[in-house]
Amino acid sequence: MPSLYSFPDVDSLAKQLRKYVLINQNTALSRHGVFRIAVSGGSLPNTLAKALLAPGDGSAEDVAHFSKWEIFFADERAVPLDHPDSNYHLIKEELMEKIPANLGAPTVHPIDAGHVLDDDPTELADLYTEDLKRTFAAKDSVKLPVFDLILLGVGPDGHTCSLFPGHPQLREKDAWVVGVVDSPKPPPKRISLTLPVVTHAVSIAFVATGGGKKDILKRIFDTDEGHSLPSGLVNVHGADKVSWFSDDAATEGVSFPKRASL
Ligand SMILES: O=C1O[C@H](COP(=O)(O)O)[C@@H](O)[C@H](O)[C@H]1O
Repeated sequence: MPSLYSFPDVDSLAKQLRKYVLINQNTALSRHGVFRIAVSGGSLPNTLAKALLAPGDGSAEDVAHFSKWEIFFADERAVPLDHPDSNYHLIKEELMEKIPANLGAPTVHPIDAGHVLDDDPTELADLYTEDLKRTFAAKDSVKLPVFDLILLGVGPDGHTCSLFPGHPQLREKDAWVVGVVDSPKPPPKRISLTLPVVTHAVSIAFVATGGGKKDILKRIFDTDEGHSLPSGLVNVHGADKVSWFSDDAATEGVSFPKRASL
């Protein structure tokens, strides 16, 4: 069962999100010396920056070792990397450019800028798969990449990454990354990690804040129909590995049991 955390406001959420991300970082670094994370766009980069750019408590556990981070994108829009719609552009502006030099710089894996204007995003998706394979699949036998942490958002229709309700990409079983040509939310062309990749991660966290997320959270957590929405499917298949970081405005009226701290 996923954990649904609800905090009074975004500032208190950011403190707990920091703790959660750094616990995952520390576990990954002690296991394999690198922290491989996939991030989303939308409202997430702003909240993530609030969490990670805050001063630490001075303990050894509370330090972001950015030079050991490899940042990938859970989904990306097929636009130039300096376009305001680009998730890369967003995370660069919100977080990367503001990391103090003494914390080091992460290695970031953007999409291939040479293919963002292709009519068909399939090549863009395949090139991103190749990048993932270079990172994760030292052996051909590796069937799926194992991210240490995937950070997700949720749209008002229940989409997550660029996996939209009723779209065939949601049923993808083999590919790691898929192209999307008809996103109902602009821009229409995108790439996205697939559900098997997302739910194979060590830890998966959604960040959903504000009253605008209230109705979709109720659907996802309190209705059977919500389990078949993209974000509901992450809950079903990711189960205990999934945590939701929400504020009270987003969880108002949700009956599913809520937790107040990690
Ligand atoms: O289009 C997208 O939307 C989702 C949700 O965004 P939010 O602004 O409602 O948080 C986001 O997670 C995804 O990365 C993005 O491409």
